[in-house]
This record gives sequence, C-alpha cells and structure tokens, in this order.
Amino acid sequence: MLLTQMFRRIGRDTASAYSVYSQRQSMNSVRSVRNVSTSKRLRVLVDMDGVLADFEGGFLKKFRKRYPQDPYITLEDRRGFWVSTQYGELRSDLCAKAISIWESKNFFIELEPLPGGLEAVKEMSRMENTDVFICTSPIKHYKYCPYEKYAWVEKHLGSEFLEQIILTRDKTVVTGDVLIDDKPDILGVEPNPAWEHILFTACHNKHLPPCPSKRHLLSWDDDWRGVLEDLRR
Ligand SMILES: O=c1ccn([C@@H]2O[C@H](COP(=O)(O)O)[C@@H](O)[C@H]2O)c(=O)[nH]1
Ligand SMILES: [Mg+2]
Repeated sequence: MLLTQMFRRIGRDTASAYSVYSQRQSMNSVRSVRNVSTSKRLRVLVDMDGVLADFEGGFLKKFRKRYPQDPYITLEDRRGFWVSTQYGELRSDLCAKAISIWESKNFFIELEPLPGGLEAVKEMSRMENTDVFICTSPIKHYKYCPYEKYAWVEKHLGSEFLEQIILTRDKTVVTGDVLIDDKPDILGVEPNPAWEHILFTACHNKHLPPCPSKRHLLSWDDDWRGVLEDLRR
C-alpha cells in the first residue's frame, strides 16, 4: 500500500473511531439523565393550618382582642386538636366564642407564616422529582375561609402555587406519598390512605405520648429533607 493511501485509511479509521466514541458518550449522558429521572417521584402533601400558617397564634391574639374580659388558654396550656372543645371545657359559652373568631372575615388571610415553612415548601417544589401540594381543610362556614386560603397562598408563595392547592374535608381520599400535618388522627372514608402521615409538632400535640410507628417533624428546622430522601428509597 502506498504511503498516502495508508495515511488516508488511518484518517478514516480515526474519524470513525471518534464517531463511535462520541455516540457512546452521548448515550451515557442520556442514560445518566434517565437515571436521575427514574429515581422515585415523590408527591408531598403539606397541611396549612398549624404547619405553614400560625392558626393557634392568630386565634389567641384575636380571641383576646375581641373578648378581653373572658378567660383564655395560653399556647403552653393548649391540649387536643380542637380549640373549640378546650374552650368549651373552660366555660361552655367560650366554645361558640372561639368558633366566631375563625368564622370572621380576615381571620385566615391574616395568619402569620410559621417559621421556615414557606422556605421549605419553595425548596421542595424546586427539588427534582418532587410534586408539592398544599392540602388543607376549610371550615364549613365557607363565606371567607376558602377564598382567604387561596389568597394566603398567593400572598406568601406566589400565584404559581395556586395550582398546588387541595381543599378537602377528607384528606384520606387524596393520594400522595407523604402528608405533613399537625393533626394526630387524620380520619376519613378511606381506612388505608396512600400517604404516610408525618406528625408536625404544634402546641396542641406536643404533650402526646410518642408514637414509635409515626415519624415526627419538630419544626421546619428539623430534617424534612432527610425524611423525603428516606421515602424516595
Ligand atoms: O377547634 C377547631 C380548630 C380548628 N378548626 C378548623 O379545622 C381546620 C383544620 O385544618 P387542617 O387542614 O387539618 O389544618 C381549619 O380549617 C380550622 O379552622 C376547627 O374547625 N375547630
Ligand atoms: Mg393543620
């Protein structure tokens, strides 16, 4: 073979070897992208009152302002999920007075965000393979509450989060991998909800005896990222 022919052949071989190499490289990068996208997708349901919005603090402030002569329960002394029940036990007329607070205009929209909650939800929503929904129960007195819950989300999380709201009185029928919620017993028509309940600590539940089978988040400073990673496995 002439020297010039030999060089041409080497050139052709090198070019085709390079083309095979670059095809393999691009397949590898497609695979590595696929690997990322095939890690378990997680649907996270986050409660609003007592988890993102300070229902208890907002209630106490407005109750004391409207009924300054009446006794009240400090957050330290709160026991049990239902505020109205504990106020009714304190004095029977206080049950209706308590209810009048959250049935009033501007109660829900004026709730302060709980520390770290908005940042956590925003961070979660930016995580790969993670769908975040705000799953919250409106009161039956619907004049203000449902509207104000939407308005609160828009005000604190932005209009894009309006797509992520689930308003339901029965969270057991909602599918998700995890529900972060301060209510210790979440019951409804579905006896085996799809989600795992992570109990979020609140003034009304922090005295309950620890339930070893249930995971807890003490606050948004707690390791919620680790909990999500664990659920993804
Ligand atoms: O004594 C009470 C305390 C709270 N509520 C209402 O219950 C829901 C709780 O919603 P979650 O989605 O479980 O956080 C909320 O609308 C409170 O206003 C009540 O009715 N009575
Ligand atoms: Mg709640």
